[in-house]
Amino acid sequence: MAALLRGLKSFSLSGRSLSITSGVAPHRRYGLPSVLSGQRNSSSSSKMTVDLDSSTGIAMMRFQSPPVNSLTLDFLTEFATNLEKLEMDKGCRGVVLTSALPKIFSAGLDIREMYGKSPEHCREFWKAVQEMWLKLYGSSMVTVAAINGSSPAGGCLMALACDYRIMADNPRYSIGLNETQLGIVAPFWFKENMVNTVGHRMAEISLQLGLLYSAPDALKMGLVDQLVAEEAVVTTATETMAKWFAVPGHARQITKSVMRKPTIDKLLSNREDDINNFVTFITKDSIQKSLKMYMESLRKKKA
Ligand SMILES: CCCCC/C=C/C(=O)SCCNC(=O)CCNC(=O)[C@H](O)C(C)(C)COP(=O)(O)OP(=O)(O)OC[C@H]1O[C@@H](n2cnc3c(N)ncnc32)[C@H](O)[C@@H]1OP(=O)(O)O
Repeated sequence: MAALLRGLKSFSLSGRSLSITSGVAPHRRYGLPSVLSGQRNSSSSSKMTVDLDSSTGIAMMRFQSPPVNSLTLDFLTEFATNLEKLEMDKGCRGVVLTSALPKIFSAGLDIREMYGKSPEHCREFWKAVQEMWLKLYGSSMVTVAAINGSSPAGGCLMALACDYRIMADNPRYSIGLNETQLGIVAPFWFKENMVNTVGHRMAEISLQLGLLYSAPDALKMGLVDQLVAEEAVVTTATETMAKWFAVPGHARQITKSVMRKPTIDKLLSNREDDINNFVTFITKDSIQKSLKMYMESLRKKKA
């Protein structure tokens, strides 16, 4: 939201198009977090790579946090930092989110960050989840999720926060907000993002039952916008981006802001309550027990 508002402010001040094409040399390519140095990031602790092609203005963010790109505190912090840097980079007009791991986009929030942890840790973790979503849903850039694997819960939320979702046409990949299946409850902003995408009735059914949809079913209900062959997911995302860039930037950004502002504002004005609710809920003995059972069921599935 802050990003969208910044964009709107500079638009009204300058009275010019918000087009953020840069005067930088074409084909500039670099990784984060070393955006400013122009060096490709090779840190082994990095959870993702980010490459910005200056000739197109498209940044490619590839999640690479084995085994399942779960959203740990470190992952979320790195994600938010990277997105903020791209947001400030005038050479970047759009971001593609995808996975560098086979068969998985993201397994959602890392359950170990919510199990057996202190209330202080849970606070910090939830703030980072909020931050990830606020930055992504409120981004002034064009954001496309190239979903090349399964994407439950928080992974689905990340995709939902983008402007457009392209998924690999593989019925074995699933996506959805399955929180109730874990005995936990998706907060109101997860719910609203889902409602804003698929409509109230589908969202209610999906959320109450904690449904995960196969890629073809996700397309039918509008949870994703397009299915393509797995090997074409990323190229289709960049082609799609070009179509979105063809629309005057200021008009698209203002429209995005108008569509998303009510949901974003609701979280911004209830942020502290939302954190307190999460901490109270997640540290309950009964909820901790549910999380433990769920983790055991994941392990048993493998055995
Ligand atoms: C008020 C509270 C609101 C909270 C909102 C919560 C949002 C969330 O996002 S909660 C997390 C929900 N996520 C899930 O339900 C996904 C669970 N995982 C899976 O279904 C599968 O792992 C898979 C489909 C994502 C991948 O399947 P597969 O390729 O077969 O891999 P494994 O199941 O063998 O998993 C490998 C490894 O990773 C561990 N793991 C999987 N998901 C998570 C996770 N979300 N957090 C932490 N760890 C996870 C899994 O336990 C395996 O670990 P090891 O047994 O140690 O190898």
